[in-house]
Amino acid sequence: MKPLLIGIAGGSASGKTTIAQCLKEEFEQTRSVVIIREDDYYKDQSEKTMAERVKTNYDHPFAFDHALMIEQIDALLAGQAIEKPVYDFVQHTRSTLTEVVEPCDVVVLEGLFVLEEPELRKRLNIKVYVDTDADIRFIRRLMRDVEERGRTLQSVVNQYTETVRVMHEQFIEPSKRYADVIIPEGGSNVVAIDLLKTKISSIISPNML
Ligand SMILES: Nc1ncnc2c1ncn2[C@@H]1O[C@H](COP(=O)(O)OP(=O)(O)O)[C@@H](O)[C@H]1O
Ligand SMILES: Nc1ccn([C@@H]2O[C@H](COP(=O)(O)O)[C@@H](O)[C@H]2O)c(=O)n1
Repeated sequence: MKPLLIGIAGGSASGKTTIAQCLKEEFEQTRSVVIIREDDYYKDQSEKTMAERVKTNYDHPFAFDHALMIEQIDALLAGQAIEKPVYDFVQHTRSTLTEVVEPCDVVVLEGLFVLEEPELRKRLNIKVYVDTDADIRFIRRLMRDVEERGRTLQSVVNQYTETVRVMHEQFIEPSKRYADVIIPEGGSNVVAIDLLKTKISSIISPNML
């Protein structure tokens, strides 16, 4: 049977990773769910200096290697393992590491453009948009980027006002219209996450429902 492909889009720090992780953990014992993060397909910038890397607009679709992402998703859908890139947010480029991902019953794609990019969208069986207010997203991003992504408070504020906010309005927010399911507030929406878990259960063990 072809794997079920679930796409989770939404603004930066809306809760996409948190929801995808919740789904994966629920089915950990059966290893039925694998997560593919669009962030891992940011273009390699190892040839650029750090000063040049910092200037990249990371919220524009051109920042991503969507061709490689689509090629690897098609491989997973065809039942083949992939060796995917791993992104290093501190260095603003691909890590030297890669990760082997085995095919699974359910593939969860999460990232800014998974509903906006037509070639990704048309492959999705279930399209989810995580709809979290901008002020909450900004606060979450500020805390996360300082703690985990090696950023300063001032750099997060500058990036948010110069690119993140405007690109969100241009590309991400309009992609909500493609969603089958809209989840307000992200990871704290237990009811919505339970509905997705039930759907996944019905796919991987249809006789148990
Ligand atoms: N419901 C929530 N309440 C509080 N913090 C949250 C919630 N959901 C996510 N976070 C935190 O916000 C940050 C961004 O969440 P994440 O799931 O990584 O968002 P995204 O993948 O959309 O960028 C993380 O540090 C995460 O722990
Ligand atoms: N070198 C980079 C690459 C990306 N970003 C930001 O990450 C955001 C996307 O990831 P989320 O987990 O927040 O969805 C995106 O908004 C980019 O601005 C970065 O800061 N540095």
